[in-house]
Amino acid sequence: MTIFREYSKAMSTPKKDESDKPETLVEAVNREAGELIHLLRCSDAPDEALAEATAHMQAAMEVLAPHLQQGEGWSTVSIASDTPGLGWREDDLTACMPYSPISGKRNPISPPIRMWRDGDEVRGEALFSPTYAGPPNSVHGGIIAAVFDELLSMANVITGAAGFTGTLSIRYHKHTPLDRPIELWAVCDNNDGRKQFTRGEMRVDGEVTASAEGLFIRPRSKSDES
Ligand SMILES: CC(C)(COP(=O)(O)OP(=O)(O)OC[C@H]1O[C@@H](n2cnc3c(N)ncnc32)[C@H](O)[C@@H]1OP(=O)(O)O)[C@@H](O)C(=O)NCCC(=O)NCCSC(=O)Cc1ccccc1
Repeated sequence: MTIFREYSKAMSTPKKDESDKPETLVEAVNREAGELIHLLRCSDAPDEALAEATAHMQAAMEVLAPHLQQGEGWSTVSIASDTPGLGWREDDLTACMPYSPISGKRNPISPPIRMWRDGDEVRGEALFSPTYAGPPNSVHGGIIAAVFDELLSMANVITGAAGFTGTLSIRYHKHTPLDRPIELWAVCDNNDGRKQFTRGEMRVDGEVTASAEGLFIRPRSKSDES
């Protein structure tokens, strides 16, 4: 049982894609790498253990290095540009951005996060290990902002109002705790031409710990010029 699987089990809502979509090998190895990050961050290993771990990591790097993709293409975007239909799943919105540093199952630095569509809203859940710590026992404020950027963007995507983040304002109401399921929620507010105003919340046991308001700008299209 891996730590990330334990984290997944600790989440309060059922994993939306567990029943019909088995984990792929690439997702599994990224989850294991996430666990490695957790072990490096939190274990007080002696030098002997660190040296042994370094040798194993170097061996893994040698295996992977010949397959490195660089430059433009799927390796430089977070969306599933290499997947038919862009991996779109309303019950698992993270599937369309598998390389995202925030929610991507093919990115070892992302924490376990789920997001799904609920009508015109996005709901989700996250669990942050001490890898993402800021103040004592709490999630780092920058990580919270990053998760909101992704969450609010998803609310835009499901309503067809995707755009670039223009401004993002976070209110930190209380410390957002580590190692506890964090409820995610986001919804689009008003739309003004190319400007989309969107907001969201993080809650723990129903209590808001952080909220966000964002202004997202849709790129100019031909119809905007006419
Ligand atoms: C595209 C734009 C945001 C706007 O440029 P243009 O198209 O040339 O805009 P234009 O000048 O024509 O103004 C139109 C109207 O909008 C207003 N307005 C404009 N800007 C701002 C502003 N900042 N703040 C407030 N308002 C602004 C402006 O006053 C005007 O208003 P008006 O009509 O007079 O009332 C450009 O500055 C840019 O690319 N910035 C970098 C964005 C970036 O890198 N973001 C982070 C990465 S994305 C991400 O992370 C999300 C994600 C997550 C997960 C997965 C995927 C995505």
